[in-house]
Amino acid sequence: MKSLVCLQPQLSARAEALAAEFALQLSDEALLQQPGFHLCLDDSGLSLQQGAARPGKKRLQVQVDFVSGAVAHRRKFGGGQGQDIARAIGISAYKPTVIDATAGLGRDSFVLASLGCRVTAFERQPVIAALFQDGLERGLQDDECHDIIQRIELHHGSGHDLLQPQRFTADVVYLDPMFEHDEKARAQVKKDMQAFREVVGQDDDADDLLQRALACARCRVVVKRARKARPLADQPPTYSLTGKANRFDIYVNAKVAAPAE
Ligand SMILES: C[S@@+](CC[C@H](N)C(=O)[O-])C[C@H]1O[C@@H](n2cnc3c(N)ncnc32)[C@H](O)[C@@H]1O
Repeated sequence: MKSLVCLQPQLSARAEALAAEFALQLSDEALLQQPGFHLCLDDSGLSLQQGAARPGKKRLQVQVDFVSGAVAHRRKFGGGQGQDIARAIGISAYKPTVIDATAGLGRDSFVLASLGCRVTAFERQPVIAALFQDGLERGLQDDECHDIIQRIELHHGSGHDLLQPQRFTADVVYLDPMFEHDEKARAQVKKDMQAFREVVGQDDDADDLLQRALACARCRVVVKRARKARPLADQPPTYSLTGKANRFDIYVNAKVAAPAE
């Protein structure tokens, strides 16, 4: 699924630019009669929409919204530096630089940037990267989000290629590959997550990221896992932080602190 439907003719130049940047194929509205999820552009931005929706039924839409979505709520009420992800990354008065090598729709990147970290984000799936990029561009127009979003730099590409110390290093490399999901778990996830899963599939090659991440991280690699999942690459972490839903496995290279002058 790499098609983009432009729903408003006045946005055709923007649609062409997105198609060129993320190697998407421009399609006409007839595509929306087909089942599955399709990328659509209208004046609210870019979204993933469910095709072949029943008449009178609202189409399911997935859009990146840093300004008023769930992630915006989390920015205001999410617990700041006390939340597990912040403790796992090692955020304190010193704000580590982070490579988010499996960025998805950028929720974790945004949380880390809102806590003061500079984030270099990699996303390889073109539809997901386009949604993230579009959310960043809309968020930049918002006064409250502007400075946070300026701390995020998105690269469309694979961590397997980009995680090379000659190209990118940071204090922390963060990995959050798709959890290995079974059919029972699939039935329990929210509809927007189902759409995301349908587009992304499983990240079966995630084990290969760990050594690459360790080579690019000055201080640590943090891996988000399902609570009871095996550690990535079956490599035991230095320690873990286990929360209600997830676990953060931390592989320590060095203490997180400002580099010596
Ligand atoms: C579980 S999601 C990440 C969710 C993300 N942490 C967030 O907060 O929105 C996993 C994402 O990692 C991406 N991914 C997996 N392996 C990757 C790789 N080697 N390079 C870049 N992206 C990758 C997938 O395409 C998917 O979008």
